[in-house]
Amino acid sequence: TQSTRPQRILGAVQKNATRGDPRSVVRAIDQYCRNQEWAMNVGDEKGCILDSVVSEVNPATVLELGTYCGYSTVRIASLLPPHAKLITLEFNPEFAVIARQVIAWAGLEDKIQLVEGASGDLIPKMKEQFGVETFDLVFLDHWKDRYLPDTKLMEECGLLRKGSVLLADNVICPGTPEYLEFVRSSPRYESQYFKSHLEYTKVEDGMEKSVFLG
Ligand SMILES: O=C(NC/C=C/[C@H]1O[C@@H](n2ccc(=O)cc2)[C@H](O)[C@@H]1O)c1cc([N+](=O)[O-])cc(O)c1O
Ligand SMILES: [Mg+2]
Repeated sequence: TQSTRPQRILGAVQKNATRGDPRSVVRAIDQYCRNQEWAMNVGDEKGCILDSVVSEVNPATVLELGTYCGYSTVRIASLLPPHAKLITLEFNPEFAVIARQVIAWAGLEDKIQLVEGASGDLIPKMKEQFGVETFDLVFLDHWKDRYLPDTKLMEECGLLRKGSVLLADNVICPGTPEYLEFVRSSPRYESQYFKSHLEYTKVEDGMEKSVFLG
């Protein structure tokens, strides 16, 4: 039977990456998606922007919205300090099955908790079910029409504190116009645009970093 793209990405990791070496997992996925078949990972170019924001924030708690195959999950977790935790939300069970294996290959199971379900349902349960107070960093890379409602929901649920950083992928392509308008015009956020390109292409895209001012 025909394999799926996430299955082929996992195959590339198992074939080309070293177990327990997160950066080799990241490299293997980038090489596969650049040379064999495109996939919606944040990728190597925007990945460097992600790396610099993660390193600057040095977060103890991270929320990722949209795991997909676990590329950015592994990329972020590989930079976290020893006791830091990353919670990643994935809606599609088939993607979750692949992501868990990619995360395991990288040897990052202890830093990462992958939770299956819809962000709108899971965000209100973060405190009670996952023992989270607030998130130091949130990486938004799920359905683009969910960026704004989920940001408002995180505020309402008290999951953001003064200084929490939101980093959003794809604010140009595919685009998140309502989210961008909100964070750029709201007095409660200090926003900054990082111009880049859509993963593995020359198409313009960018990431928006927004600091919650409390
Ligand atoms: O559409 C894009 N991303 C949507 C991602 C969605 C992911 O988030 C999960 N989710 C998790 C929790 C939820 O509540 C909902 C979905 C979905 O199950 C999927 O794994 C996209 C598209 C392009 N593109 O060039 O077309 C480029 C990109 O970088 C992109 O990120
Ligand atoms: Mg994306």
